[in-house]
Amino acid sequence: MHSVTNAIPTGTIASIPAKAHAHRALICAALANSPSTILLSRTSKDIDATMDSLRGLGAHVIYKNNIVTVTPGPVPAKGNVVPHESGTTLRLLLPVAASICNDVDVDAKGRLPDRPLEPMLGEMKAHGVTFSQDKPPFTMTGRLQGGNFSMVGDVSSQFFSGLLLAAPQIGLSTITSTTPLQSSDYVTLTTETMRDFGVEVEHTLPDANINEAFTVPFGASFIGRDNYQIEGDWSNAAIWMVAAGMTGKPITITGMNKNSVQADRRIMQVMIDAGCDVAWDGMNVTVTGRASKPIHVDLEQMPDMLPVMAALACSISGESSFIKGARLRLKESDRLVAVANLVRDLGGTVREDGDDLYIIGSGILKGGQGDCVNDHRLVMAGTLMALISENPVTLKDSEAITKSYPDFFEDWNLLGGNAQPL
Ligand SMILES: O=C(O)C1=C[C@@H](OP(=O)(O)O)[C@@H](O)[C@H](O)C1
Ligand SMILES: C=C(OP(=O)(O)O)C(=O)O
Repeated sequence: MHSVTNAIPTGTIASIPAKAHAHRALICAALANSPSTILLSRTSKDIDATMDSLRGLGAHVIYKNNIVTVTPGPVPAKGNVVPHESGTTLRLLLPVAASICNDVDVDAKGRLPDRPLEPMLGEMKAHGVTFSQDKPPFTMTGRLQGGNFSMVGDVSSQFFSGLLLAAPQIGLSTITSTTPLQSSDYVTLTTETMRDFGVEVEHTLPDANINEAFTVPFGASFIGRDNYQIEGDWSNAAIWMVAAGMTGKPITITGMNKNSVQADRRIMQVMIDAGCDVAWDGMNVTVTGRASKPIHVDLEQMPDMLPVMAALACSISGESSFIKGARLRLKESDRLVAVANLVRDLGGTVREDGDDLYIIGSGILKGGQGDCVNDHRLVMAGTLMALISENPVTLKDSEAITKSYPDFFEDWNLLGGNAQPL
């Protein structure tokens, strides 16, 4: 539990490494033909889950002095995948593990066992793998076979990323999306990282007659990389950008890539649409000016941004809209319900309509107790909401922040904010 006051953070903060990019680079490195070193200035529970799981599949993974050394190792007779609460770790590593190991124990924690897996298990079963039951904990038996995979595009893009990362180990594989692919930037991040590690993926764009498809050619294999740099994390940079927009006090985030393919880089445009200024100086990005115009966002391609954008919307007078949020119900919490409850609990006004959310901002909240329902992105949102609250905000389950940003409250206080553990 934390208590957060409306003390305003401002100044310059270093970005943290992108969790999504780190997962992918670690996996490519563990599958490569030679050792890699990966530059990673900080870690988190989710990144640790991927490192632990790769160890469970035989790789030697040592994290020391901000460098991860990954030495591919012999695959054990019995593999062990331990994603904890990380959906990305689980969904990327299921097909990867089955592409190298015949017998794998898989566990999961928190809400993860109940997040959707069926489309992936169905395709894996059709390609040679059996499961002791349909949700973790389970044992996977049999080696994944290459060929043609079909996948729905509107449950999780992580199914595509996982099958793509498994493909080089199983021969020619084509993965076709049977419905329009949502969160597609995350698949692009996968193919870009695979390219960095020596595997080129062919991408067929959809048209009226053809579904979107990805093909990994026969004979492709990952090669190790030295001093591979993980990009700054846009999902977490968004917290600071929103804080600046809510208060009008500038914040600069260092070490960011303007041309990143990370889905949440889209927060830049949201801030501009809200009336803020977003300025670049090399790899540093600064947000200035107070957000003043309601925002209207389609959540299909940036699902993780709703919680922090909801805080921004509370600070802007008028109605902001967030539409097409169905898949937000499938995350660490039902994020549509959890965000609506948080806004209401802190004294804001929100309207739910199916999978759309409307926030009627007034620039001010009352504060009080908010429940983060063990969801790290709700912790970020609740902390931001404290900035416009008349009374301190008490955040239940604030420890959930360690999933992606363990030093978040230290960084918040470093910039002049005031968050104290209770
Ligand atoms: O592949 C990834 O790294 C992720 C993909 C997205 O999930 P979906 O594709 O399920 O939307 C995103 O919400 C998640 O936080 C991370
Ligand atoms: C949904 C998230 O992660 P994952 O799906 O990997 O659990 C997230 O980081 O917001």
